[in-house]
Amino acid sequence: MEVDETIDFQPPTLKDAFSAIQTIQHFFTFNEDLKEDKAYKRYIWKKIGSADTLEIVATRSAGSEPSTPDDNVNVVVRVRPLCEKEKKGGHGMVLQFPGNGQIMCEGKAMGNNGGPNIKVFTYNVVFEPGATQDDILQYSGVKRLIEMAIEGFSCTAFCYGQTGSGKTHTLTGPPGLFHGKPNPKDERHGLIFRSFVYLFQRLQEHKDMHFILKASFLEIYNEKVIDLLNPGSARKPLAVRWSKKSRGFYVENLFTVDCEELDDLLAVLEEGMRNRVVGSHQMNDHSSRSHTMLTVHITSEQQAEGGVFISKQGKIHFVDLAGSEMTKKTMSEGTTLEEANNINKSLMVLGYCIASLSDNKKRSGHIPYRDSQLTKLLADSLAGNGVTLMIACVSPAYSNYAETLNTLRYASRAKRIRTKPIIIMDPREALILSLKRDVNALHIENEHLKAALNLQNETLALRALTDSSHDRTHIPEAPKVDLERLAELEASELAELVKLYMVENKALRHENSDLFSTREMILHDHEVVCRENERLLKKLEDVNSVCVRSPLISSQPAISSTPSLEGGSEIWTNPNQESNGGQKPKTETLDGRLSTNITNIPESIQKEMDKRRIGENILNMANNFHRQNTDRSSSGDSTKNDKLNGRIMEDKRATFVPDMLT
Ligand SMILES: Nc1ncnc2c1ncn2[C@@H]1O[C@H](COP(=O)(O)OP(=O)(O)OP(=O)(O)O)[C@@H](O)[C@H]1O
Repeated sequence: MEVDETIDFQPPTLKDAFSAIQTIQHFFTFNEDLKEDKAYKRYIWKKIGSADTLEIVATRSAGSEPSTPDDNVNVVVRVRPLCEKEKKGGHGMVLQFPGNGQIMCEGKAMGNNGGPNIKVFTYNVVFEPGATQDDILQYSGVKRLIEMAIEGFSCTAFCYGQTGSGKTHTLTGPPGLFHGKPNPKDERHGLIFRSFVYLFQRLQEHKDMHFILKASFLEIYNEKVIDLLNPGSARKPLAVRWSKKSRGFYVENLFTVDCEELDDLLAVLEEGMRNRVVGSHQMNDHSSRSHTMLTVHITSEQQAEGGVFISKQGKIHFVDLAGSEMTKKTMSEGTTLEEANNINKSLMVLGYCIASLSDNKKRSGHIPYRDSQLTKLLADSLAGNGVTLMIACVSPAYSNYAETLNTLRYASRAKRIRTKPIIIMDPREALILSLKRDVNALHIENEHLKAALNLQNETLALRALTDSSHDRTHIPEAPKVDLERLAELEASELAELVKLYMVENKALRHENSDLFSTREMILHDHEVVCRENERLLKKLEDVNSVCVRSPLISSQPAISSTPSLEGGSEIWTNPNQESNGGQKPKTETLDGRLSTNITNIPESIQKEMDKRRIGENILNMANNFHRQNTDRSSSGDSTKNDKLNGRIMEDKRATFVPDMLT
């Protein structure tokens, strides 16, 4: 473990030991990634017990709140070591590290209650002064951010803090690293360099995917956006515009460079670092006078379900903010003062945005993104669909107490911000995929309905309908797409393809709804026929029972099976006749009744004929009865009761006969 010379090295105390043990426990209890990091475990266990170990171990303390899927803005704090100037000036440490991601900030002045003025803050991770550049890559969460960018998310890692607190050191390394050809093996390389190496390692693991990388690098200097890859001699500023399509701000005409290899990305970093504005003041000899934003756009293409190629557009921004300055302390004047004012102004707007976004009540209100170029470009990272890592850089010196406290407060606020990360996909391809899924589902549903209709219906009408539904010539089929070619298709061809899928989709939906209504209609008809059958059977039974009981029915049953037809059953008989006469009743067939099946008269017509015949018989019976009654009354044999009977019979006839004929 490399210990920087500037570290204010203290002999380990009991508190340090306790803190270290807590830290180790915490690592192994909460952080699954670290739990699996065998090399780190080995390192800790190898080191533990030695005199200098506890200090070193305590340089990394994982937060007491392990990050959850809701933590879209992860906040870590990096405390730089006291610099030579501060050590010479006898500046003491204002910060202490109790472990568990906590930082204690103790002011010189007494607190309100007269006791020591101690403030305690908790973050996801606190990097203490001995943390190395590699520690930041391993434990800040930036690796996860890179993986998410590969998956298609929009990610941001930004450094925030006062001037001279170590932001540029954390992101790109110490000054001068990019003068001349940088050595890739240099331990001092910052997070961006290390992230690029890690990014390429991960890309090589995704053998089934194809990636296209592009990079851009800009700076915001005095509220002007300058392209660091193509600044031009005049350093002409670029416009920041609002895109209705992506619902976000973008820089118009920003130069993007295709990066096929790691070296291409590193070249972008070097070029930008050489072109950015650096100045000097009392607190930093190499002070960044602008905010910089290096963006790597990662387009991935992968074969998805249904054979379609899906591309996702992830990106990762590395943002190095210029540090806030107390101009009295930095003794800035002239251009440096103007720069400081612009830096402070934009950081103040960023502060407002962070404060509003972290406040539940203000979050849904107006957020002043438009008040500075910086907040316009960070809007998506802070409140949109991105995942963000904030590295708050602080100085441990007493002389910077106020600024350090301020940064820690900002960092705590930022931790409360919630974003809604989404994967960014090409909308046309997403549409094609969803339409393909729809068409497949509709095809299946369609086949299912057709099968159901075929099973249920044997009538001619249904058969005709089913046959017509088999005729798919009226459904326009979208052409089979050569999947290999999909990525190469022109926008217009893709649009045409989408249109064809939509037409097929619509036709299938239409056919489906036709099939549904046909099925409904058939079910309804079936129900009506069943009900009619039941009604007729009931009527038949009524008639049967009336005929059986009636003394007026002539000797012969109206309907019986003919001896010639085997299996024919008697529909009714007249038991009275049988018992009275003792003779076997003469059987008679109803004309056409039993021959129906022989001559193939349609069943419905046969039924109608039967009904009428039965009705006629009953009408005859009723007329006979009426005649007999009239004869009896005309022969003076009638009584009151007979009259009444007659009336009843008349009534019965009046109601009974027409009903039978319906
Ligand atoms: N963790 C660290 N270890 C060793 N040296 C550091 C560390 N952090 C910062 N420094 C040194 O402190 C000095 C100031 O750091 P740096 O320039 O990164 O600050 P800054 O926050 O980017 O400042 P500004 O906002 O003015 O650009 C540099 O010389 C840098 O090398």
